[in-house]
Amino acid sequence: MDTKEYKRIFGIVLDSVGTGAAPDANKFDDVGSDTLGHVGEAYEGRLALPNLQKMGLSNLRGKAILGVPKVEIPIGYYGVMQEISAGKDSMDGHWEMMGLPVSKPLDTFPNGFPSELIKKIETFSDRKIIGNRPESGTKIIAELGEHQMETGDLIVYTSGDSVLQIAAHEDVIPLKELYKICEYARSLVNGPTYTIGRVITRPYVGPDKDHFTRTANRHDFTLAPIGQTDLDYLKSAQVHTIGIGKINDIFSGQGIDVGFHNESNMDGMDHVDKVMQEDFTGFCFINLVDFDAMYGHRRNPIGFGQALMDFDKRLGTVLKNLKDDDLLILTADHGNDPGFKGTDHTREQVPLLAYSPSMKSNGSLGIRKTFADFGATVLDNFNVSGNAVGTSFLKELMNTEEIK
Ligand SMILES: O=P(O)(O)O[C@H]1O[C@H](CO)[C@@H](O)[C@H]1O
Ligand SMILES: [Mn+2]
Ligand SMILES: [Mn+2]
Repeated sequence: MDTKEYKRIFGIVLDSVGTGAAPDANKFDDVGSDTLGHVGEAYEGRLALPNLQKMGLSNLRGKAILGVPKVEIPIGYYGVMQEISAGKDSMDGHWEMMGLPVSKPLDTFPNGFPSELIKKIETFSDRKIIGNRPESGTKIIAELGEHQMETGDLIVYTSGDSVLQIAAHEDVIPLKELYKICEYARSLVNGPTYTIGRVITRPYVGPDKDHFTRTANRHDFTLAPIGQTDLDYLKSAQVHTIGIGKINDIFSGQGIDVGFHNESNMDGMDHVDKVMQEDFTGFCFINLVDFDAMYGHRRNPIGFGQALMDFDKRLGTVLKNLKDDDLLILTADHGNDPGFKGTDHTREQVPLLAYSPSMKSNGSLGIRKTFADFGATVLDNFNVSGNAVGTSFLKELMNTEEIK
């Protein structure tokens, strides 16, 4: 393989860490959302993110995050990316990053799923379905979990996203059975009648409604990518591809040589540290989902900020361990503003931070018109051609003028 520039690229997606309403936020009723901004405000100046800060996390914004002033000389390149996909879910965001924007909106079910679909799942599983409406996952298990423990019924719910989620107590409906039911549900919603982005298993444990907690046995059964993604192109060109966290699920394993499941953000960063010790030429794509699942959807800005600070510490180690021919890219797949109404994702611009110890220059990458610029840069680096969506910013990163 002909390596053009960096030997290894690490791309970390901080799931749901948006940086202000996107220009089309009005179409999503998300005007005024700003995940990072509102987390900073909730901390009243006590949010400390020294590593993200020196990469330019506030420099990429108009108004700095409270507690995280802009720095005079960021260590690398910073900017924002805008989304062109029709939806604002993880699948839309990640597929677009990898050169496959989702232009046709996927089906959503603000009034619950049609009875025809529900009946099929009931027949297959031989269990009754309860819930069947958009709801927060923790709320619906608090409400219906005890009933489920008595009856063995299945809790089915959705959100503003194209998702069919099935929650079940691990002691009542064994995991193996739950995965089978979800796999079956997946087979019903691959189009053309219903096209749903993700069927998600939501297992939980606990003795009663005040003590239910969801487990890391969550599994996302995602629609298989409708076409080739940059990961497929890389893999076909023998560039090694590694997925950490939800990445494997989001791409249905397509284009990924090795996948690791994360128990948590910190477990994800353990995987990153390990992979960084390996010698390979390729792309490691990482998703850290706790920001989203534990704090964004729960509208908990304090928890969100703590998760950012915990990540920032681990980022310090990554920055130290990066080699001259490594490139690190940080971004997000959508917003999920914990200071905003509702419990859904928010249509936001996402941060774009790029750093390599070998960088000779620094500066702004501006406003990228699509998330696909990320994947286009990875392809450009490894001399691989793809769907020709997105514009590479590799040249900017390789600028040889000294840092001012
Ligand atoms: O409320 P919980 O169960 O966390 O569900 C959320 O998680 C889904 C996937 O991110 C979103 O669509 C939203 O429904
Ligand atoms: Mn996401
Ligand atoms: Mn989410």
